[in-house]
Amino acid sequence: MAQVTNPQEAPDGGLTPAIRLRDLRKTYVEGVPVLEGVDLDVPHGQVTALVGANGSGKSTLVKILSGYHAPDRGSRIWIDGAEIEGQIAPAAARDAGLRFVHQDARLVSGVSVLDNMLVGAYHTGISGRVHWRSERRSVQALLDRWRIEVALDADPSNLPLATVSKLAVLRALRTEGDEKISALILDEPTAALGNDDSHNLLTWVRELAARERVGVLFIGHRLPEILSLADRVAVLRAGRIVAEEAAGELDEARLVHHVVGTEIAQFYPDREERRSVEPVLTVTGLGGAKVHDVDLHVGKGEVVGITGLAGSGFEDIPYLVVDPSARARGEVTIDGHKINLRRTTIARRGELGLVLVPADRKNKALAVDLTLRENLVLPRLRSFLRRGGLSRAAEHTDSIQVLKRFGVRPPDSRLAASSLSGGNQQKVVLAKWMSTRPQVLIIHEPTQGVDVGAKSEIFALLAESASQGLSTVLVSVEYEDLAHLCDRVYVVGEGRIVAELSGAQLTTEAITATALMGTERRKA
Ligand SMILES: Nc1ncnc2c1ncn2[C@@H]1O[C@H](COP(=O)(O)OP(=O)(O)OP(=O)(O)O)[C@@H](O)[C@H]1O
Repeated sequence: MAQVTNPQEAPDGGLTPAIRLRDLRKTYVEGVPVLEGVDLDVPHGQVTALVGANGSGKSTLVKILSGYHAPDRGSRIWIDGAEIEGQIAPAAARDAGLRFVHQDARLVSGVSVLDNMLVGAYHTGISGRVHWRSERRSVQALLDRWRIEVALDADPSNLPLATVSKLAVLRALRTEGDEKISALILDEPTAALGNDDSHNLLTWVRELAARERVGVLFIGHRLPEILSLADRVAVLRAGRIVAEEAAGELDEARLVHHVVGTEIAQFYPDREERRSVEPVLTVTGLGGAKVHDVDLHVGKGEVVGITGLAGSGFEDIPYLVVDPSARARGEVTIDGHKINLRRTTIARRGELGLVLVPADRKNKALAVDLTLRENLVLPRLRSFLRRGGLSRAAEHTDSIQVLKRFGVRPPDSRLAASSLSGGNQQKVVLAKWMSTRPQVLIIHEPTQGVDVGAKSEIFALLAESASQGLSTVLVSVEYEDLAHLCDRVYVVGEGRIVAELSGAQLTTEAITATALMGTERRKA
């Protein structure tokens, strides 16, 4: 078990970093090391971004720091100059001053912001009663200090995602008694945010790091944002740090090269001229809690985007169209077949050729306990029937082919889905649904948490499928991707379609401006 020893022994010869790693190693499966001797410093008062391809070991490194995994023998870790030996106990990580905010860190809905901020840390008097008035005052002072304008009694489910993320960071930074904070580790906190929100959060985190002298280790995949807002960037590849530079001295092309190990010849696929044809999917008067009177259509082989500011309601559209439990109003037809939005089952919609790949892959899209083969063949079981039984051999051959085609690493169909890194799980989900050969594929945030190399591969696959006639709906906050990949983009503001962009109008800037103005116009 870990203990803190020899605070003076850190070999830094001057400034003590918040976190220092030397020769950090981790092997889950013998012969397949994930971390092969990582050396990394996270200085106080700065944001150090850790980037790397899917499966390069970023989460493993974080989980070693949080005490979830033990590092291999010989690995050395110092927090604020004090060496921690062996596996870090979670309490020791906290005592040493480490704090974590994980990607899916959320506040509890239906419980006030105040309670969310205090949970587990109420101060009581001798009587054991909570001093509500002073608790309110102290939380309010904290929010004021960090310019978070939110009512303490608000329900977090109604707040912008960026505000929720900031509250999660402040909650992680709470201290008790004489506790100190050395470092804050943020594991992909911006994955679900739109560009503006994510920029806003990172600017705020950078100020927080500088003002509080906390060392921030920031894990993320959005390279432009990292280059403009981190102080330093460290790149993890093949189990080692292959580059560690001031962000200001790096450019995107060189960073991509460090991450992928080679050049990416062409990030976005060539645009094909697609003629407008008979619609395969039509949506008329679609409505839900946050969506009103949405009309849209998608032609055969068309790639159509749906976007808006995060929280504008556009994110609800795919679920209203595909999931009867969303209890949508309106009409949807697929290839001329009318769907009863409240009665037609998801399976029946699938038979008609309408398929959704949801954003929440862990809860909604992947059976993490099953193997990759089982996940991949599940929606196509009938095609593996041979003389009344399922052919394991056919399933095996097919799933290996699919894994290779979608660049899943490792392409081993016997692995449990839970053992893959987040980005590789996403590739499996896409592979699973794209290989059912649907007529209309709706994909919500297809590249969330996916590395830059795999992203480019996924875009090429989407373009190829579209050219073979697949109608695709991309529902995303990634405006630049939409501008490059789509034939048309619907922009939603306050739950209604405020613009339809195509041809020369379809640019990143136009999507951004329309998303912002659409909402403003409705407010005016
Ligand atoms: N508990 C585990 N058992 C076996 N292998 C594991 C386990 N956890 C992770 N791995 C493997 O370790 C490697 C690194 O995974 P990790 O989740 O650390 O990557 P990552 O860099 O965080 O990826 P991503 O960007 O996709 O989230 C992957 O090949 C993964 O399959």
